[in-house]
Amino acid sequence: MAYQKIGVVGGGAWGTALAQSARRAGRDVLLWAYELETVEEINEHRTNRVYLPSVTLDRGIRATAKTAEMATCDLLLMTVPTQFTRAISAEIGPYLKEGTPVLACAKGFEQETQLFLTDVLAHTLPSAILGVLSGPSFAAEVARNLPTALTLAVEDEALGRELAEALGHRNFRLYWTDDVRGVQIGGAVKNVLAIAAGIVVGRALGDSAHAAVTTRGFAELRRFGVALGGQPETLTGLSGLGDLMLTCSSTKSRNMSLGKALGKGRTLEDVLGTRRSVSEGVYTAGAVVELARKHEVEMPICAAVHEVLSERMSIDAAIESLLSRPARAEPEPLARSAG
Ligand SMILES: NC(=O)C1=CN([C@@H]2O[C@H](COP(=O)(O)OP(=O)(O)OC[C@H]3O[C@@H](n4cnc5c(N)ncnc54)[C@H](O)[C@@H]3O)[C@@H](O)[C@H]2O)C=CC1
Ligand SMILES: O=C(CO)COP(=O)(O)O
Repeated sequence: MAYQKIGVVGGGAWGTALAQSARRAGRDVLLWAYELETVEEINEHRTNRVYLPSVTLDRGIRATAKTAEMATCDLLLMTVPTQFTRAISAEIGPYLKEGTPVLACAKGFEQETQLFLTDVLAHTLPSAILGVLSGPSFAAEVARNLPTALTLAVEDEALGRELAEALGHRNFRLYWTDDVRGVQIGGAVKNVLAIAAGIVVGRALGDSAHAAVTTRGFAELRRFGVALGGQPETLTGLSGLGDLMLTCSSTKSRNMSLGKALGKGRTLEDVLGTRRSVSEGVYTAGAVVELARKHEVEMPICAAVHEVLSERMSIDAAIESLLSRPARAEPEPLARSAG
C-alpha cells in the first residue's frame, strides 16, 4: 500500500479519532500531540482522557512529541486547531519529503490573514501536495466506529481516489472531489452559523426560528462559497450543507453548545474559560465577515454573530437587527451577492 504510514498531527479529539479510524483501515499510525502528558498517556495507557474520554485506543497508534518525526510518514493529516496550524506545520516543513500528501482536517480561516488552511500550508509546507478532509463527523462517533461520510479534496482526482482508499473503510466512507476551496468554505462558515443556531436554542426562540436561521444561514454560506470560488455542488454536499445540518442541530457540537450558553446569558469569557476544547467559530467569525466585505457578499447572520462575540452588540439587539431586515424574494440567483 502506497500510503501505509499515516501521520496525524494533533492529539485533540479529532486527531485521536482519525488515528483510531486509520488503524481500522489497516494503516500504521504515528500521532504528534502538543502536550507531553498526552503523548505519554497514549503510549502507556492507550487513552486520551482530556480530549477523547471513554475510548481505548488501538495498540498500533504510536504517539510522539517530536514534530520532525512526522516527516517520516507517507501522508499527513493536519488536525491541530486552525490558529496553531501555521506554527506547527512550519516545524515539519524543512523535513518533509517532496510530494508528500498533506490533508487539512481542521476547520476555519486564519484569523490574522483570513487565509484558507491550504494557503497557510502552501507557505509552511511548500513541497507537499495539499488537500482537505472535511464533512459532518463528531470525533467521539468516529472513534466509536459509527457510520460516517466525509469529503476528501485534492486537485488530482486519481490521487483523491487513492487517498480515499487508503483512509476509508466500511464505516468511514470517503467521497473525493477536486474542489479544494469549496470543501474548506463549508467547514469554516458552518461553525459561525452553528453559534447562531445555538443562540436561537438558548434563547428558546422555537424550532421554526432554528430552521429559519439554519436555512438562511445556508443561503449565506452558498453565496459566500460561490463568490470565493467554490463549486455550488460542493456547498450542497457533505462538507457544506451536510456539516451545517449536523453542527446546527446537535448540542454535541462545541460551536452550537457555545451559542446555546450565550443565548442563556453566559458570557463568552465564562464559556471559553470552562473548556479546553476548541470552538473554531469564535476565531473564524471575524475572518468570514472580512472576506465577505472584500467580496461584497452580504452575510447578516455571520455579521451578527461576529458583533455578539466581539461584545459590540447584545444578543437581543442582534436578533432585532435580523428580524427588522426588509422582506425579499426567495429563491435568490446564485451569482448575486446581495443579501
Ligand atoms: N472534534 C471534532 O468532532 C471535530 C473537529 N474538527 C476540527 O479539528 C480541529 C481540531 O479540533 P479537535 O481535535 O476537536 O481539538 P480539541 O478541542 O479536542 O483539542 C484542542 C487541541 O488544541 C491543541 N493545542 C492547544 N494549544 C496548542 C498550541 N499552542 N499549539 C498546538 N496545539 C495546541 C491541543 O493539544 C488539542 O489537540 C478543529 O479545527 C476542529 O474544528 C473537525 C471535525 C470533527
Ligand atoms: O466539525 C464538527 C462536526 O463536523 C465538530 O463540530 P464542533 O467543533 O462544533 O464540535
